[in-house]
Amino acid sequence: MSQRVHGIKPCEHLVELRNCMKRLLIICGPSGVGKTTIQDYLVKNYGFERVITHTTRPRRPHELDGRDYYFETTESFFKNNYLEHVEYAHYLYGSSREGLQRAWQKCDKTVIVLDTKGAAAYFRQLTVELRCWYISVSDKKMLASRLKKRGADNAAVTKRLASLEAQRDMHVPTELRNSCHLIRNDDWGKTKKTIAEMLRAEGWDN
Ligand SMILES: Nc1nc2c(ncn2[C@@H]2O[C@H](COP(=O)(O)OP(=O)(O)O)[C@@H](O)[C@H]2O)c(=O)[nH]1
Ligand SMILES: Nc1ncnc2c1ncn2[C@@H]1O[C@H](COP(=O)(O)OP(=O)(O)O)[C@@H](O)[C@H]1O
Repeated sequence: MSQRVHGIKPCEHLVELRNCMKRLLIICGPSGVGKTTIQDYLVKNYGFERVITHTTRPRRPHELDGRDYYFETTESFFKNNYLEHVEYAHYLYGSSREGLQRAWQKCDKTVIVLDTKGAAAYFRQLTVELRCWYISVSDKKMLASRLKKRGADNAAVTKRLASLEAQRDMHVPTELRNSCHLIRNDDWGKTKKTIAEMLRAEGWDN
């Protein structure tokens, strides 16, 4: 039976974010490793709902406001109610409680892309069914070539991969070592098989 806390139904308040057994899969890893590609694949093929986060980073040509991110100004960014927010490569990123609720209202199986600092904050704060996948590639050179393929120029790629946060996220931080499953995304065909196996093992495949 669902419990009410001070007349608030579970799933309507922060209390809900701590207590109700909604499912959330966190995807993290370095820039260009394939986090967004995997997220999109889970949405299309496994019925996950994407949690849309907020950023002050400029929109890329293929991105849409409200689908890929909520694109914010520095002023509008701070009007949201964040579970956590970070600075990454000189821009702000944050996941709002409203964004999580919106996703959970549509589906109890959700997926979010975060940096490793944000992922660690989720493990400290949420007691929902939480899983984390850390995505890597066996050769770091693949990251630069994938970012170029995504449309960034050489200077932008070098700058992005040199940022403190990008360098930090090249490795799984100690805090997440026991909480994350590792997925190597060198070969998309193999990654799809690994995803299928991991979701089946968790009972998250339907
Ligand atoms: N902590 C946190 N990280 C986020 C959030 N939204 C996106 N990120 C992370 O911010 C980093 C930069 O994202 P983005 O600008 O889309 O660059 P990309 O990694 O090159 O695709 C990535 O590691 C994302 O996972 C958020 O709400 N909170
Ligand atoms: N296994 C893979 N093999 C080759 N290219 C890939 C693979 N996975 C993703 N990509 C490509 O790499 C680029 C970066 O992927 P993306 O999902 O945007 O990375 P991230 O969100 O981690 O920054 C995209 O052009 C994407 O199509």
